Amino acid sequence: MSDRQQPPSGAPKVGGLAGDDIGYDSEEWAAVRPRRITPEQWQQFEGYMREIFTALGMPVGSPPTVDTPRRFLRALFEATSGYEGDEKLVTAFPTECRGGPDCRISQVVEGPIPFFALCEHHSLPFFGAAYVGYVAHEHILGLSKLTRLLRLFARRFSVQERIGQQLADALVRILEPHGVAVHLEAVHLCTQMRGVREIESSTRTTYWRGSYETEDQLRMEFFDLCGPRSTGRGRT
Ligand SMILES: Nc1nc2c(ncn2[C@@H]2O[C@H](COP(=O)(O)OP(=O)(O)OP(=O)(O)O)[C@@H](O)[C@H]2O)c(=O)[nH]1
Ligand SMILES: [Zn+2]
Repeated sequence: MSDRQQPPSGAPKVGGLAGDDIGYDSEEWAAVRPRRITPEQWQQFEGYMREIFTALGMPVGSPPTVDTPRRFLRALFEATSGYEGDEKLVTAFPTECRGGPDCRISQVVEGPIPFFALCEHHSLPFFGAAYVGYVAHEHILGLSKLTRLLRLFARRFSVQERIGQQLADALVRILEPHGVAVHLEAVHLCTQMRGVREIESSTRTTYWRGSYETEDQLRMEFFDLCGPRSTGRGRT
């Protein structure tokens, strides 16, 4: 990763992290959209975190906590590795479709695919599972790429709605399929461990593109195949 700035010793190795963590282990992937954080900034940020944790009551400096500011920043950096990488590196395979209405194959449904994200309002985790379906046209996707794409969008500061939308739209761009369906089920710590402290409910969001928007049968088949009837809890 020649052109990438490395954080100081305590921070994660940027070059390895982004690619490995999202699932693209090539340098090409990791170099696509590196975050520019200088060693001086990392030192500065650790100082800020030390101050904040101390003000909140943590006895920073005791043996177990002396490295907590650094650990916290590393964890945050790792959890937001989706800012690095690019959907353009996801390649599709051609099908044998020759075009026309008879080329349609049945839908592909993958899930539950676990994900973890940080809510952009509180920077607290929300997590659960995604179900992804598509009806291919001239291209299909390697199954693992659905997981990699989901992680690309989930490992950011986001909201559940945006992750589903980004995933659906990326699949439309990459595959130009007949249709795409994305269903996410997640629980949000910002509503569970603070605020309303609502621990029983989960949040479910669904996106339809193309033929799923118009064909009831396809939507029913999607839900039958993925069976997203419980919360994301216990699946991650
Ligand atoms: N739509 C949506 N809302 C979210 C998501 N994650 C968190 N939120 C909500 O974002 C809102 C932020 O509202 P604010 O009133 O600005 O923040 P707050 O004072 O901390 O709100 P409370 O959580 O109600 O205490 C809250 O209602 C959160 O529950 C998400 O993924 N999607
Ligand atoms: Zn929140």
